[in-house]
Amino acid sequence: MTGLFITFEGPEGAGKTTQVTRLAERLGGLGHDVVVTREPGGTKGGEAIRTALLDPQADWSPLAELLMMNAARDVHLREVVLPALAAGKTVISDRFCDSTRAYQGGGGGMDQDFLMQVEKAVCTRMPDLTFIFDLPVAAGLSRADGRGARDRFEQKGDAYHEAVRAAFQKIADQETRAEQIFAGGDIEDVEKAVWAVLEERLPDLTKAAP
Ligand SMILES: Nc1ncnc2c1ncn2[C@@H]1O[C@H](COP(=O)(O)OP(=O)(O)OP(=O)(O)O)[C@@H](O)[C@H]1O
Ligand SMILES: Cc1cn([C@H]2C[C@H](O)[C@@H](COP(=O)(O)O)O2)c(=O)[nH]c1=O
Repeated sequence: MTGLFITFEGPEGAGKTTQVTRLAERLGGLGHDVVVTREPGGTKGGEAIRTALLDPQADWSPLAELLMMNAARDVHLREVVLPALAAGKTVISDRFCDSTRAYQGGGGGMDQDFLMQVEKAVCTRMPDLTFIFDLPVAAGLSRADGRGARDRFEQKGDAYHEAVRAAFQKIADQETRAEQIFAGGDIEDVEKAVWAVLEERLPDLTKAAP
């Protein structure tokens, strides 16, 4: 039986990586076979693309970002996500196709029809469940700042980040696979909110693996 595909999405510093790690540990403790991965990244080539894209000295256009994100995604799907799902594993990805809609579409202003055509070609397996974290831009950036120097995306202006946040909120409203999570609370409260959604949407996953 094919495995479940869960993605975490949202603006900078929302706490996605923290919750991906916690969820994977909890599911692993229940005996589920979990693969944690991320975008851009997850493969050797994808990680190289990530380094280039996040480099604060680089000057990629929104079109270049769209093409590079999707080149990384294509190999990520073929080499990591699809084989793991075919083997019945649960795949948790820290960002996926919705980030392209939000960053290159919302923030970068790329044409929606073109963006969706590319998504249709590349995102051949959409997630079963997507957590969309939401919190005010300033709060997220302040958390991200606590980790160190800003990367190329984090360095963009407030208007860009507000547009990204609004685009994620729109996805949460439009997509039945998506659940918006208030990410402004403490780490334990966010973890509880994520687990509650899982209990409602994918109850088998919250029980011990057979
Ligand atoms: N609920 C929370 N409350 C306060 N701090 C948090 C919370 N969740 C995570 N953090 C801290 O905020 C910082 C960013 O968290 P994390 O890396 O998980 O976010 P992220 O959404 O993956 O960020 P990005 O998309 O920018 O990589 C980390 O230092 C983390 O320890
Ligand atoms: C998948 C994807 C990502 N991005 C941006 C969003 C972030 O700023 C970085 C990834 O780093 P993080 O540690 O996960 O925050 O890349 C994007 O613009 N478009 C995408 O499709």
